Amino acid sequence: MPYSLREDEKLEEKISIDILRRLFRYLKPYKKEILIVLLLIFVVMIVDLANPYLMKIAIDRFIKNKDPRGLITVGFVVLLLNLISAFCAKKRTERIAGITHRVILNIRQDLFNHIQKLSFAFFDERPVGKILARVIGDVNSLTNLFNMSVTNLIPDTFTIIATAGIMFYLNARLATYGLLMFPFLLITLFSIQTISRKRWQVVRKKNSTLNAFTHENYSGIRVVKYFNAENYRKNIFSELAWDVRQAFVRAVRINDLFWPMVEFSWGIGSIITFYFGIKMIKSGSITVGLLIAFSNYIAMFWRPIMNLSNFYNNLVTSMASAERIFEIMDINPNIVEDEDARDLEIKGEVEFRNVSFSYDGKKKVLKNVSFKVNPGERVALVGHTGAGKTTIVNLLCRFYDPDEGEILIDGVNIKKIKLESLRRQVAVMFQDTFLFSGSIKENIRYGRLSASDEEVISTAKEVYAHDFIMSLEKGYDTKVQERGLRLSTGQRQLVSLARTLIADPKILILDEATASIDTHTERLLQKGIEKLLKGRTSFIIAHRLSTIQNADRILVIEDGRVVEEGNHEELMRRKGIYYNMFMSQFKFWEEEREVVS
Ligand SMILES: Nc1ncnc2c1ncn2[C@@H]1O[C@H](COP(=O)(O)OP(=O)(O)OP(=O)(O)O)[C@@H](O)[C@H]1O
Repeated sequence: MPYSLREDEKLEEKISIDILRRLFRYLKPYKKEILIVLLLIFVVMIVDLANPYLMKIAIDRFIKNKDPRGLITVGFVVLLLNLISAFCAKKRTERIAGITHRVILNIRQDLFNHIQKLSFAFFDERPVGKILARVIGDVNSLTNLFNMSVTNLIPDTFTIIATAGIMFYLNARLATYGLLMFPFLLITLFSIQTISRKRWQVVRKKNSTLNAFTHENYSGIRVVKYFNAENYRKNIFSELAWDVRQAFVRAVRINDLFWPMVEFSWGIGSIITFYFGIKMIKSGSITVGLLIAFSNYIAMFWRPIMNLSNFYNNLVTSMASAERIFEIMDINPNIVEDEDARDLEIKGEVEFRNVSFSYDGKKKVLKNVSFKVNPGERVALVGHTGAGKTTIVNLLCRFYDPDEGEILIDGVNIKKIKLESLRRQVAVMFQDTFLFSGSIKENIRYGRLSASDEEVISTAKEVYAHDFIMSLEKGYDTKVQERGLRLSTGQRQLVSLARTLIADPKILILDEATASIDTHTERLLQKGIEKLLKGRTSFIIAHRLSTIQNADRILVIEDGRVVEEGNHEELMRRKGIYYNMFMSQFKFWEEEREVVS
């Protein structure tokens, strides 16, 4: 299938204690709460353990001796104990749910925060859907693990040990018969889990691929529809969904062996116990009450084993998720501040000194680029597509670090400037204006979160966005959807201009829009951009050479190198690459004009 998302990540080999330890570290802050839960669990367990023993006393002592008063007393004690136990069980469940959800919240928050800190290189390698699958799906699947580990793991392990202890205390021979199948079960469960774990990992990965595809499909739904690709996409979706189904069925099939194995061992164990138990009653070595109590204890021994195997099952599936979560948490951001990084009040001088860079470590995209820009200077970057213009500004914003050379702002290497300080003072206005779902006011405020409503409005007025915003139904409170889809391209750019201006950056990078917008909005935008550029060092990635003739300097980029440098007149006189680019665009405009007239 020609679908690259299908290339899954690699499978891990075995359950790692380290991952378990990291997971359970999240429980640490809730030690006190867990202690209370354990106490509640302990009460429930003690009552459970006492029930068969009280039954044995009732049968062997009071029923056998026809003592109704004794029987009523035992009945009353059983009732009271079980009422207390029911109350504790209810409180236990409520508290466990509380702890689990707080732990899950913490993991999700940590993962989200960590991913936000990661460099662009991380996002270059992964489709958004796959990231989404980890933050939502994988974290969700840990809920059961935490729930069950407190509800099952600790009390069940204790119950098994305590029940076995009581059985051996009551009658060691009968206890041995009852637990004869236990080693068999352990071996079987271990073999099943080894296969099961691998199968669940596959399910998670297939799911994540399906998520990624679905996310991508709806993000690009316009392209899908424009190109009539619905059927093609539908078929890919079916195949991916089928993959998930297949993987799930394979995993469940092996999982379903867990319970029958436990039931089988339990059943055989019970038959053996009753067979020898009845013989022992006949020979007078045990009482009827003891055998009945024993059959209860055997049930009490195997039931938690069923729970534990279920827990183990869950652990196996959750481990696949936990691995995927920690795998991301272990990725360090490539872009980190130097220890001695400082805040810098930027004036606006920018220098690239022999900068070389490659995205993939193989193909050099920038080759020994050097230039110096004075504060307040307006620089246009021009060049053919793929020449490296965007890469230059990516490096200036420190979205990536150069492989060789250095980038200086006001004479300071940008690695020595705090990232927060750098990003606050260097703003980028992208061609593809991304607006978040929320009101227009909120979107403008992303430029500076502390801005007041008045500042938002006055900034919008400055960049000529106010009038169109006021013409909307709810003015500044009008909600836009993700990417700002309810607004036109030009309107989105006006909002984006206001957002950038309110940030008051010292260095501005403008990826000039290529999309055609109506002349009225275009004129507003041009005026707005002029306002924005005033007094700031600016880099304009220019696509239409007509718009950059008034740049102070033009850098012509060709195949990752600065090949020409000067203002428009100088470069035209030189009759080099810029001249040719300009003339070919000019010729194109002339032809267009002729066609129109
Ligand atoms: N994230 C990335 N990972 C790998 N290669 C990349 C990445 N981004 C860009 N490139 C490659 O780097 C080269 C320069 O790209 P860049 O975006 O800087 O060009 P550009 O001059 O801005 O082009 P355009 O005018 O089309 O926007 C291209 O060959 C491109 O394929």
